[in-house]
Amino acid sequence: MANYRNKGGVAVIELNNPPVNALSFEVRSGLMNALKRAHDDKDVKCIVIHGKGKNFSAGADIKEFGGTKQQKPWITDACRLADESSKPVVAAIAGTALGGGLEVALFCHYRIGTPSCRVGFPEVQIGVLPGAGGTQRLPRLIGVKHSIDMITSGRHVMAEEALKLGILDKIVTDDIIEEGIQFAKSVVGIDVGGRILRNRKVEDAGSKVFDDEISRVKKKYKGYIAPLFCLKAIQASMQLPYDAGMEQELKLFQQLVSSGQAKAQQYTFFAERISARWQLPSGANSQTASPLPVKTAGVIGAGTMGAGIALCLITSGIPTVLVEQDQKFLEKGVKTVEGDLRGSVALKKMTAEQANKAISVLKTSVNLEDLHDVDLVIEAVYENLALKKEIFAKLDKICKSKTILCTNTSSLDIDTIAEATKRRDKVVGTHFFAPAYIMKLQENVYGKDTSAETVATVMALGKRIRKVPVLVGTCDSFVANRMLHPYATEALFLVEEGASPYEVDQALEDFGMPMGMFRVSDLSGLDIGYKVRKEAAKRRGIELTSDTRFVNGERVCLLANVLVEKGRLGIKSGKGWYNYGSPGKREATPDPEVLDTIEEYCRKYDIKKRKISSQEILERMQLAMINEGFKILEEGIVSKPEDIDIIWIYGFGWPKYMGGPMFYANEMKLKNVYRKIRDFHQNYPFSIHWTPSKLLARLSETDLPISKWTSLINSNSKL
Ligand SMILES: CCCCCCC/C=C/C(=O)SCCNC(=O)CCNC(=O)[C@H](O)C(C)(C)COP(=O)(O)OP(=O)(O)OC[C@H]1O[C@@H](n2cnc3c(N)ncnc32)[C@H](O)[C@@H]1OP(=O)(O)O
Repeated sequence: MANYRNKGGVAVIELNNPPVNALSFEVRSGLMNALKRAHDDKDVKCIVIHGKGKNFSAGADIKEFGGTKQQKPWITDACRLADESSKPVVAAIAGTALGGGLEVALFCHYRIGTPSCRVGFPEVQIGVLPGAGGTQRLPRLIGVKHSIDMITSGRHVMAEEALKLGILDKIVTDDIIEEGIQFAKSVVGIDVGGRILRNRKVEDAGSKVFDDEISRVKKKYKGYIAPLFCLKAIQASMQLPYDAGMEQELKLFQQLVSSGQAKAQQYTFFAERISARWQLPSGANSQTASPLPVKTAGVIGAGTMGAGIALCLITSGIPTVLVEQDQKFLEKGVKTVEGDLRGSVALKKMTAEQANKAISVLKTSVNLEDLHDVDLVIEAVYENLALKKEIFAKLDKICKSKTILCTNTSSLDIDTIAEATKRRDKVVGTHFFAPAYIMKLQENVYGKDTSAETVATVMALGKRIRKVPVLVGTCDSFVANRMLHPYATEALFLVEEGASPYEVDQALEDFGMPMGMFRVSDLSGLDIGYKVRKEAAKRRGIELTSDTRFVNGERVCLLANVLVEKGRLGIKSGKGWYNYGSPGKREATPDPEVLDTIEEYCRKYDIKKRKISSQEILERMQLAMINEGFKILEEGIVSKPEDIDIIWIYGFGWPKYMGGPMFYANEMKLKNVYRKIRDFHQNYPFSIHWTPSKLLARLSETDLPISKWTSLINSNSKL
């Protein structure tokens, strides 16, 4: 709703829908009534609109987009009276004025803001466009070029920049409502005509600007349709009179809002927030547990992962000690950190001053004893259980009793590592993804004794270092890599059966994955997978050779081992599944030698090849991984499907416009997913990953949407 009061001739209208004053039906109706009242009240000389609490408004209520039609009054109906008012209307902005919130402000004649306020049009990130005049009014205020930047990126613009652009008229430092009232009084009597945006003309930026922008946007936001629709709407502001432009904007908005992409992107917005609310089997949760302060940290291992993690910590202002056993490796790690900082400065992602500040809080050491006083340590050494246990036993003796000990293991058992210490409650997994400085996911893994306080601390740390932390339970390879396993295995089987690695990658990239499976393997290094496979087999008492095709009755494909044995280690050696010309180069070209190797392999084992469609490639890789996702849910390794989707979006770049694999399964309808998995199970009986999940079987009998799966899991533990 919206509150109204008359303060000495100033109508003060408060948007009231905490915590972010989303413009729900009640708020829009309240705002419209309040503006009418202010218009009719002869005592009122000017009007101030502000938000209750910390924010002006986060825009339209996204939950209302799920329905068929947005109920009237729309934002434009509510605000028309502000536009047409002869009494000056001032938007007094604190916190955020985003989307529809900024559109309300653009209907006002003046905008003032606090120094920390932010404005923006983030609609594009939830698959729509500013549909309440934003694409028509912003170009009339700040011009076409800046409007394209703001609307197609969705970025938040801070107060200082908003002032420079002309979105804000003034930055004020005292109480925002009082300042709003004073500002409004000061402009009473000044004709508002020149302030009404609908009356202004948009400068003709020419059509070439839009042609160039279409190419840029297609490249930068590959696969997303909303940025292209934003461009069309902005172009309409230039080509059409105001009212016709508004009609065009609404038409484009309505096409987008009913698209599958908008549905998926809005699901992702809420999934991220649902996933942040964690719960342990004990019942302790994000509401009840408090994090310990992390004032200083340590990282053990200055290899690619360790250096990347240290970089995340220092760029977030956390003084960090980076420890390596060998001075030479340590120096190499520091060079990596410095190089990445220089790269960020060159790309204008940070200033040279920020980079210097980050490096000034990095200390280095070759002595574990130097971690005696830090609040949290992240171990990032080679994936070897014995080595990790040895390090944790030492840390337990060296570090303060309150220090939290984290391991960056991607697969090893947290409980076994914790057993090496006398503080099992303070041992936890913090699994980062390569490159650690870039990839947003932080897969936090609790063991059976990990305390809620420890979990709260690593979840809070994740947010602080600008990651997306997701909590999962311990199991072999956790969630991300456990699901990746059947996905990657199917890719290899598809290659054995006749698809080329390049066809597999093309199908995945056309779907929207940033990179195909084989390009990712080359980037990570084929030798890494080789060693991990050998280690894992050794732990199970199995000897793997490149001739191994079945292990304990289960089909395996070790084609990648054949490539490693030929010296093809991936990008680092200049060739892997692809040819890169020389070591370290990124441009991947299909390599006939790889195709010959596959031919030879298939001849050796008498494997008949056939033509495989891109649809089959996608179905087999994705459904194998989705089936594993249901097993993970069934075992309680994660408590909700949203966790899995966020892991795939931020860990592996699953496109947000497809909403994550579990959402994708939901959209396919579970009965279809289950039927296909059962068919694959029949056709490929030697792959355990095709054994259908019991949870999936049960859910497929219901017609429950993804938002209701968790309630079924919780209400029915006997699956
Ligand atoms: C045919 C009719 C035409 C209609 C045209 C309409 C045109 C306008 C379109 C829009 O305005 S679309 C919305 C654009 N705005 C956004 O995308 C902003 C989304 N929100 C955020 O980015 C952040 O929430 C924030 C505002 C920066 C605040 O971040 P903070 O970290 O402080 O809090 P959160 O945990 O994110 O949010 C708190 C709480 O509020 C819920 N929420 C936030 N924004 C909205 C929203 N716009 N609609 C509905 N709900 C919203 C969020 O989910 C959290 O809820 P809980 O998780 O606590 O339940």
